[in-house]
Amino acid sequence: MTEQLAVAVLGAHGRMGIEAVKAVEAAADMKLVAALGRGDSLQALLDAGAKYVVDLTVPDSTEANVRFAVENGMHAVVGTTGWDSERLGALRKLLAANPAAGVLIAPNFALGSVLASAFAATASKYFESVEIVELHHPNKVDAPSGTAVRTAQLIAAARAEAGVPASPDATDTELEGARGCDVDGVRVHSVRLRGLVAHQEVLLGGPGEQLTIRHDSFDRASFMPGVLLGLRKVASHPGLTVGLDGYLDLGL
Ligand SMILES: NC(=O)C1=CN([C@@H]2O[C@H](COP(=O)(O)OP(=O)(O)OC[C@H]3O[C@@H](n4cnc5c(N)ncnc54)[C@H](OP(=O)(O)O)[C@@H]3O)[C@@H](O)[C@H]2O)C=CC1
Ligand SMILES: O=C(O)C1=N[C@H](C(=O)O)C[C@H](O)C1
Repeated sequence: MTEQLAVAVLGAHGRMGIEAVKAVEAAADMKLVAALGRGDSLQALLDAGAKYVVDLTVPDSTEANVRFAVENGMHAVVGTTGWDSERLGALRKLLAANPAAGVLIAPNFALGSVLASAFAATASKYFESVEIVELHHPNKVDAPSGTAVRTAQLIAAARAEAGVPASPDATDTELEGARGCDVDGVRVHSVRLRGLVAHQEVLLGGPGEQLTIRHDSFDRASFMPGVLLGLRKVASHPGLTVGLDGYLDLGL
């Protein structure tokens, strides 16, 4: 049998971390060597011999965690939000100095969500209007969701490449926030509602028709196949990969 991947989970006591610990423990090709929460020293990663780190913490912690992992020869699979272009730029520099390390920043690990974002980007080239509605549990601390930001960026890039103009919008007076926020020219609306987990709709409008591309995560188990896939692939993808689609063959 090939050697098991020595995996550590950061944020192990959080909603996602609890699921990730269970998923890694259940994977025959992986061994959970550390499960750290806030306040635990990252030195424990070295003491435990971790070679792979899964970061499911908070936007304020994730950057330092990934830096520690990369500087200490580990690969990192990151689901935490907050990786804006400035942070990604700094990470690229860090990886250039540590070329053997692989880092996956995955705004969403659910395979259906990754597919929905890719479909939406493709479809958006053929519709006049596009807006995103993301809907999450009310304990979520960031808005808009990382998934919505990523989807908007993919849509904006696809439309720019295809020469599609901005979505029409005659609004000239509004209460603050009524039209959501603007991510690369795409309007994103955030709903926080008890009972929800993670959901997103991309609304595409053309003359006399609408296409809605919706994805629902009803349970955090939906993210675990993507976490495990990321762990299995990250070492063979040195450098930075943004989006699980970087490890998939979507053929779009
Ligand atoms: N990519 C994906 O598919 C998904 C990504 N996410 C993202 O993952 C992140 C976590 O989400 P969720 O599990 O719901 O959030 P939680 O708040 O439930 O969990 C985060 C955990 O990380 C802990 N933590 C904070 N700082 C550190 C640190 N430095 N080291 C170790 N642990 C730390 C927190 O501790 P404390 O409570 O003490 O602060 C908490 O237990 C969010 O950014 C979320 O958006 C969520 C779902 C899917
Ligand atoms: O906080 C969450 O719950 C989620 N966060 C990620 C995001 O911000 O996109 C992924 C998923 O939507 C769940």
